[in-house]
Amino acid sequence: MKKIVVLGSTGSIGTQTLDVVRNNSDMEVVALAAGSNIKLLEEQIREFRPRMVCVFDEKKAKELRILVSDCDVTITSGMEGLIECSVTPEADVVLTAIVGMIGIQPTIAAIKAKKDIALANKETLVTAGHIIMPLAGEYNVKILPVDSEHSAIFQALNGENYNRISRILLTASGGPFRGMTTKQLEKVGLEDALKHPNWSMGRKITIDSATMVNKGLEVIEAKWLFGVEFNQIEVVVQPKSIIHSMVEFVDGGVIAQLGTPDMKLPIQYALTYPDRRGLGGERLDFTTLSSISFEAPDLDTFRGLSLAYEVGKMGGSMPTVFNAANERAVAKFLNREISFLEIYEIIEDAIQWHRKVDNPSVDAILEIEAQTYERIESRFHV
Ligand SMILES: NC(=O)C1=CN([C@@H]2O[C@H](COP(=O)(O)OP(=O)(O)OC[C@H]3O[C@@H](n4cnc5c(N)ncnc54)[C@H](OP(=O)(O)O)[C@@H]3O)[C@@H](O)[C@H]2O)C=CC1
Ligand SMILES: CC(=O)[C@@H](O)[C@H](O)COP(=O)(O)O
Ligand SMILES: [Mn+2]
Repeated sequence: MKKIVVLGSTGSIGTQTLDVVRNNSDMEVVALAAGSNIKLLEEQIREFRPRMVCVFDEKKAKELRILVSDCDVTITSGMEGLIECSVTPEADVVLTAIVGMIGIQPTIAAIKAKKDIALANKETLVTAGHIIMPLAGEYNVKILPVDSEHSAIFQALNGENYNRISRILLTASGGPFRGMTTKQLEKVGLEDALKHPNWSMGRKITIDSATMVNKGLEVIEAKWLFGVEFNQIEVVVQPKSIIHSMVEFVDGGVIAQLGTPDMKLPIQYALTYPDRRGLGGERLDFTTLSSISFEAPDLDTFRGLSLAYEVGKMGGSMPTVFNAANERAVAKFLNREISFLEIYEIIEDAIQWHRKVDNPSVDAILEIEAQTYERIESRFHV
């Protein structure tokens, strides 16, 4: 029996993970965590019978305790609760599908408790990759990618020597605004940005795809997961999201992973690795697929990607500032407080303002996150 903790169980990746568990009788959920959606958590508790559940919001946790008082489950809250779920003694693997760098501390706790990590929460690796990757090596735990591109790269590298990678070709859809100019982007609204051409995902990552910050975060994520340099990671726009990414090896051979845009495959692969299992859903039909097209990303218009390369190469605390500024800016855009292009302005201002700290500790990362938020708020309260 594979015993699983799902952090972010009420979200897009979390609910699809529970679908995978439903279809695999040898998988069992031992703990769940979410932010505040206690209605869905109650349903999940009654169906999956976890022994521990964390609701980050303390008030909602109290309400949930009453709702499920007839169930044999402990309800925790806050960061302490998240960490308690992550180290559940019987768990084999923690699937991290929380959104944002709030996932850092539970992921570190899980690694120290010798749990494998099925990692969807890319913000954790972007901000703390220099801590997480060596720690995983020290505790001999696997970091199994769930992000579709990184799962594709991981699949392409199966059985290969990572030292023989020439380039990683990270594919991007280009988002809903592909082909637009900066002038045209002045007029786009929240509803436009939430229409991803291929994937149905949570709101934050959907906006990140539209700015191409998502691809920038993924470049940094790939650097940590596969131990390559930034000049070995090339982003290629492939608008239909059929090729999920490719690896070019030193001999010029290229291995790609293809499939319909469905996150259940990377989720299930991370949970069954190194095995593969049957999975329902649509299959690619190469007889009707007339073409797969490619283009270069527009780095001047979609500055989220160029800024990520910049902060990634600078290293230290710079990716933390980039990520924290983006998290706050996207929250403001989702709240209709700023325009689409202001997301880039906020990130650029934070990067210019920050003085880089080398090799930041977890405490330093969290402190820099808070300082970045203060800097952003100061722009709005003059
Ligand atoms: N969706 C996708 O297809 C993909 C997502 N990812 C990555 O996976 C992660 C999750 O994305 P996605 O599922 O789309 O996001 P969603 O917004 O759909 O879900 C986020 C989940 O995190 C929970 N959450 C938010 N804040 C907290 C908190 N403070 N404590 C505990 N739980 C919290 C939410 O709970 P609640 O519902 O109660 O607010 C929800 O369960 C992100 O890092 C994203 O970049 C990567 C590749 C693909
Ligand atoms: C499903 C997934 O992994 C997302 O990260 C998706 O790839 C977003 O697509 P783009 O950022 O390429 O638009
Ligand atoms: Mn992705």
